[in-house]
Amino acid sequence: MDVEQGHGVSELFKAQCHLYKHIYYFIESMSLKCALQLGIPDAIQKNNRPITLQQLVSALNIPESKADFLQRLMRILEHTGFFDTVKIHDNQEGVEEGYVLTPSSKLLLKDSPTSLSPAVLAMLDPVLMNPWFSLGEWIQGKERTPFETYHGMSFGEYEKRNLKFINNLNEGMASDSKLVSLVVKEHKEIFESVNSLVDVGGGTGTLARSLADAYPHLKCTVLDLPQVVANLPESENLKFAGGDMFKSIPSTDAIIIKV
Ligand SMILES: C[S@@+](CC[C@H](N)C(=O)[O-])C[C@H]1O[C@@H](n2cnc3c(N)ncnc32)[C@H](O)[C@@H]1O
Repeated sequence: MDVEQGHGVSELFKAQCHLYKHIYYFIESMSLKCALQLGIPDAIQKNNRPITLQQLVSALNIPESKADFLQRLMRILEHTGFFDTVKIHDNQEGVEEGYVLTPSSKLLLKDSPTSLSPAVLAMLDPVLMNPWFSLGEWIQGKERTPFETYHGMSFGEYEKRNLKFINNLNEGMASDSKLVSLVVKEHKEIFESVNSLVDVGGGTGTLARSLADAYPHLKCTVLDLPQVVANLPESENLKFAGGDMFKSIPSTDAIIIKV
């Protein structure tokens, strides 16, 4: 049956679902951020066994009147693979279920050495999210980045003026780099024939430091904005260079750019 412009009903609804899915994608990221702000992964971990909704409500000090909303939040997070539910026991009122962590939410535990929680919070910070609302304006305008269009200044300038932001961002990027370091260290062949490398925009040097430790022959330099690399501890084969990557990059065998 043709509804409009040759589309059948089922095709029309499929297209509508596709469209709506993309309208509401942000709910998944925002729910993830909310889970971290509330400390849900750590509360589940601390419970040592599947945690019921009621237990979660009290562990997080959430008003009873918001219990239903917490349940809805958990449903979204379960759907997106951050938590799972398991049956705890059957009683007269029915089956009681408890929430458990999944491999993805284990990466969000605050004290884990592989925690990516700072990266999630940094990337979903309004300072970085808001420029996305200026994408169209940026494409039509003259600024170099959407960040500049929205904030009225370059990323580097913003970083200079907002120490809290820069610290959170550095912490977030460092948490991500710790994970990458684990992988890179297992593939020694990548760096065997390289004597020097520059990590361009390397932040506070988490990745470069771990490479420098793993490969003593490798001379590592971290190039980042002067305010980011000021006063960071160097070692025999790890140096920091303050500068602008768009102006010059120290000469080297290899370059890493990890965003
Ligand atoms: C997304 S972070 C990535 C940090 C690091 N590579 C990591 O993965 O952990 C981008 C980095 O680029 C740096 N940066 C931004 N503009 C730069 C420029 N013009 N020259 C050098 N570094 C710059 C920022 O200070 C920040 O540390």
